[in-house]
Amino acid sequence: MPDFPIMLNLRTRNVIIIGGGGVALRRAKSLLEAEATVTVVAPNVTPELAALPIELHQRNYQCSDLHGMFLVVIATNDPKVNEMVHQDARAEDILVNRADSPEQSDFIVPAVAQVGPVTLAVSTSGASASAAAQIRDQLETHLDRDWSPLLTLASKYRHMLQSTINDPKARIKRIKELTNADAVRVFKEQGAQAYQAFCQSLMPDTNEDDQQDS
Ligand SMILES: C[C@@]1(CC(=O)O)c2cc3[nH]c(cc4nc(cc5[nH]c(cc(n2)[C@H]1CCC(=O)O)[C@@](C)(CC(=O)O)[C@@H]5CCC(=O)O)C(CC(=O)O)=C4CCC(=O)O)c(CCC(=O)O)c3CC(=O)O
Ligand SMILES: NC(=O)C1=CN([C@@H]2O[C@H](COP(=O)(O)OP(=O)(O)OC[C@H]3O[C@@H](n4cnc5c(N)ncnc54)[C@H](O)[C@@H]3O)[C@@H](O)[C@H]2O)C=CC1
Repeated sequence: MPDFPIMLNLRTRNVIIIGGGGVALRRAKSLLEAEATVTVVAPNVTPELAALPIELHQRNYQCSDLHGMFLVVIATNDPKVNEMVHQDARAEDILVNRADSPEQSDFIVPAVAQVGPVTLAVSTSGASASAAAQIRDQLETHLDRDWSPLLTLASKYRHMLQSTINDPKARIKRIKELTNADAVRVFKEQGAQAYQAFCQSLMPDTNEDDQQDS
């Protein structure tokens, strides 16, 4: 059965990482990028991790560490500790990511590439982490670089259409035109300015048909 892929908004959420090695460092960096409030608990912590803007408890895990947490990353090198933290987290209904066990995790951390507003995320369902990274690299290499600047512009016009065309059918038809094959062709062949003019021509006030649309 496949997992359910989601993009989690962790801004202002409390998350805790149990463990302070290489895996914990990777998780801390990406959690901080997502603007989560990050606590780390581990007796030994890499200097690079200790230097990050985290709340650090340099000691062994204790059950009370989980109070008030939305999510826990379990990344110690001791399977027994990992299991204990997991049981505690279950009892408190906290979302769990276990670095040593994709089968038991509530969610898997995929291999990620961020290209402007586009996120590529690849999971092999735990079959091979290094293969996930390879597939991510392949996809990133083939991603059309025009999407990033095009989407940054399109998003603005999409919001304008959302606030000006009331009829859902007409609105969605027009929104799709912002990023369809013709729109992409304008961006590619004539550049960002021509694309903006194209988007502008889809706005209700510059298009007479929209009297019926809205
Ligand atoms: C379940 C998961 C963890 C989770 O969900 O938290 C998991 C689990 C495990 N990884 C292991 C090993 C390695 N992991 C990496 C690297 C990465 N691992 C990542 C994700 C995930 N790894 C999740 C599944 C993703 C999926 O579904 O495909 C990446 C993509 C993202 C990230 O971690 O940041 C990141 C690439 C970063 C990048 O390049 O961007 C390397 C390569 C390296 O280190 O160079 C190796 C060694 C080579 C190999 O084994 O492939 C082991 C065995 C440990 C052992 O044998 O001792 C386990 C445990 C197990 O599989 O049982
Ligand atoms: N998801 C992934 O990409 C990978 C996952 N793994 C798995 O993740 C585990 C962690 O990997 P690394 O970060 O490389 O390990 P590491 O050996 O660098 O770090 C282990 C950390 O666990 C801490 N720790 C040990 N006992 C603890 C306790 N009672 N309470 C709190 N912290 C404790 C140690 O102080 C240390 O900071 C590995 O054992 C392996 O099972 C390993 C490689 C890649």
